[in-house]
Amino acid sequence: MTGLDVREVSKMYKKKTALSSLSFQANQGECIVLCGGNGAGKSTLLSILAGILPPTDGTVTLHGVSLRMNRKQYISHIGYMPDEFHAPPMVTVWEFLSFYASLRKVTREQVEETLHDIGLEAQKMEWIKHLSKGMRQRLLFGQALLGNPALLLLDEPTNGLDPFWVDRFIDILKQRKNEGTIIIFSTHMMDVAADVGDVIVFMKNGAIVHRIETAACGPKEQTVLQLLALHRQ
Ligand SMILES: Nc1ncnc2c1ncn2[C@@H]1O[C@H](COP(=O)(O)OP(=O)(O)OP(=O)(O)O)[C@@H](O)[C@H]1O
Repeated sequence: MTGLDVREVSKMYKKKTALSSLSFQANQGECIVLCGGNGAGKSTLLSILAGILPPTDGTVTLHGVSLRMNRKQYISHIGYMPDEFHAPPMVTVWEFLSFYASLRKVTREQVEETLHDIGLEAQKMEWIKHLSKGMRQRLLFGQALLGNPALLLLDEPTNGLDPFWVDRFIDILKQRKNEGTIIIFSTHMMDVAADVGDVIVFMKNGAIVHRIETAACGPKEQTVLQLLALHRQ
């Protein structure tokens, strides 16, 4: 059953076309990775799917719920990790997660579990401004995971993560896939894309120019080579 249905979505910023009539579907438990050079349209697409940016045209539905017709219900099923951190700095890790937990009716136990998953238990009472860049990324990731959303949208989630946390990130995404979560994330790390992605879409000038099914690619190294070749085109 198709969980996410994106149909002919376009986005214009004044006269500039950022996305042009983009369509794709994702099933439950499927991970789609967005690749492509700077300015290809990845963040724009993720912001639209998160319900933050209105599309100029097109429709998005998640498990039959329309983003346009029923935005509130639609976004209640979304976990979104933006590419920039906008949290006020004089807020602790615990306060930050608790705020999102209250919006999503997540229990204190689940917040504790998330803190464990992102390895920030020791920093629980730290101000966000005292965290390293990688720790702030992990906190943003944890915020998106809260409440087991049906659709996880992550904008360059591995930026600033050390190799240990890149591996942990991959493990957590694989676990969420097994639980049926639809995952869409952007990355410039081709090995991460090849490791977690079921489908890798390669974007250029706001359009999908290639679609790779990793299961049909053979070993992961082959997928990585294919993606690197696309970047050079
Ligand atoms: N607020 C905005 N106003 C005008 N143009 C914008 C705006 N945001 C993005 N754009 C343009 O839309 C296009 C797509 O940008 P987007 O940020 O979605 O690309 P991206 O693939 O995420 O890039 P990157 O890999 O650098 O993060 C670019 O040409 C960009 O200049």
